[in-house]
Amino acid sequence: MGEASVEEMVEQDIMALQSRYQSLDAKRRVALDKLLDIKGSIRVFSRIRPFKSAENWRNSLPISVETDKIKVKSLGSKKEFIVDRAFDQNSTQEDVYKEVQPIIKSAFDGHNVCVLAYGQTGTGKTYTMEGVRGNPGIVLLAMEELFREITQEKCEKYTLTMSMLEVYMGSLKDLLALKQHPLRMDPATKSISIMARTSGTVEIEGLTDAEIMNFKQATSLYNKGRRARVTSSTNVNETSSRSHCLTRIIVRDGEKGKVVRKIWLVDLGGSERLLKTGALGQTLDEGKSINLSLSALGDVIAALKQKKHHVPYRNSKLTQLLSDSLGEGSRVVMIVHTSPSEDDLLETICTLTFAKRVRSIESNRELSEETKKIRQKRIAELDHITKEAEKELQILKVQIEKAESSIREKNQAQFADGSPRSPLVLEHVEFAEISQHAEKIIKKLGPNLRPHFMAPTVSSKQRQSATGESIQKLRNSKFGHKKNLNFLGSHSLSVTGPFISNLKSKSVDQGARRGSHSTNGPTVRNILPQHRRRTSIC
Ligand SMILES: Nc1ncnc2c1ncn2[C@@H]1O[C@H](COP(=O)(O)OP(=O)(O)OP(=O)(O)O)[C@@H](O)[C@H]1O
Repeated sequence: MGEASVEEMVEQDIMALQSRYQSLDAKRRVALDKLLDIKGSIRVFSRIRPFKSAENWRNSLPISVETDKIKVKSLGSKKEFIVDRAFDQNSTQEDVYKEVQPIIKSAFDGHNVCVLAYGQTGTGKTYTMEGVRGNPGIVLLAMEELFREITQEKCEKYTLTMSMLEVYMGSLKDLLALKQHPLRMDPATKSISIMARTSGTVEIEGLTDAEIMNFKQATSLYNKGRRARVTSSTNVNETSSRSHCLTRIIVRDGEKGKVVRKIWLVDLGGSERLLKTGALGQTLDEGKSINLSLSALGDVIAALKQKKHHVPYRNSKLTQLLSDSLGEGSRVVMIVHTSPSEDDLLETICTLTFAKRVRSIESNRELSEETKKIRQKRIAELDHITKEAEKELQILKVQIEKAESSIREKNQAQFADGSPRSPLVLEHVEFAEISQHAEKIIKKLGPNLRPHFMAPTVSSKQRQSATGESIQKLRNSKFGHKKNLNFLGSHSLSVTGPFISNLKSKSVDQGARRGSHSTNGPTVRNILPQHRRRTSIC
């Protein structure tokens, strides 16, 4: 076999593996999309915070939590509220994020995302969204996830920008433009306006939209916004819960600069009943303003759920801001927070009644037992498919990364045994096998989930069969049976990066002269069986 043809074959392997990776990823995305569709595009979770040390707690709690149910005992009667997922007092930030994670990820599949923390003051909204030192909340975990997706999935073409704003008594404050001085505010914060386009998209004019290049930078910007929120609350309002705090991340397509998707992470103002708090003056006005906007939010979500023709977005600044991220094609999750204390029972019932209204139409309760079972089965299937695909993608990715460095090393090293064989030949065999292995997984995940554009073309089929034949040819002519094949280190290949161009510029001879590759010896490790073991679902 000529050296040029080995180069060609390895290039074909690269393309095949790349296509397998993309195909598998596309399947994962389709499965995830279906999963979220079945679960519902507007979902409601509940979280009950632990007792505070100053609170009265007794052995028999007035509230009990099951996976998707909260039972409240009040004045001798029992009320039951169904949610999509209920988190009890022992739930961790990770438990909550795990349920929110697929929704955040769906931004890369073309969905606008909105995560809202709702509840009475002091029930843990800020804890869930911001977190505390050493125990980050949804905002930071989501940002970490987005950067991980961008780097891992090699979608460098995406860029992220971030904005933070506060809605206080119907006015908007740009938290990233506020000066870090307790008594002064940047004049820029005074001229923010919401522009609703006829296309249905919303633009916020005058709002800082800062590019974030990495997680560290995003964290520092987020902390700046948080500090500004505290600053503005000492200036203007008594406590932060008297306002809504919104963090927006925009995912843009870096090549065309066009907006891809928006992610809104919202810490809503406390939902107190004003009579109970005995509020007066400015506090009363703040409370009224928050309650009006929360009720407007409830109306919007209810209208969307009931698929009403008119959705009353214009009734509050909050719903205007979120209008392109709550409706069709968006993924929304509302996390309602409650206190475990008996003293807060009436507030808790109000909060859960709000949650019930938000869930309304799509609630499990309206489904027959049989439909519920079918739905649960399909959810479990799709969940399994998504997880399998994620696992396999991870394996492919590891192989790809290892191969990238392995190839670079081999091209630079000398052959220790003076063998004239090119390391590329060995790589070709393994790459093609990995590629074929990935195809098996794609088939296993089912043809129904393959998007139309992923169907094999005539040339891809030819390439695939040529790859199979060439493996056999190489086994027979160069190395005999596969069990004799041993590799130094791990082998696979890069779907991007400098390798393709390196291949074109370097001759195989050069690589062979400088490369060192032993097919025997005590340090030798055979990666193929190991790879199979880890992917035994095939
Ligand atoms: N799940 C939890 N685990 C541990 N501590 C929690 C949890 N939820 C809330 N807390 C603690 O309870 C207190 C009140 O929580 P937090 O400030 O998040 O409430 P909030 O609903 O945001 O209040 P506000 O509306 O006033 O902003 C904080 O000290 C917080 O650390």
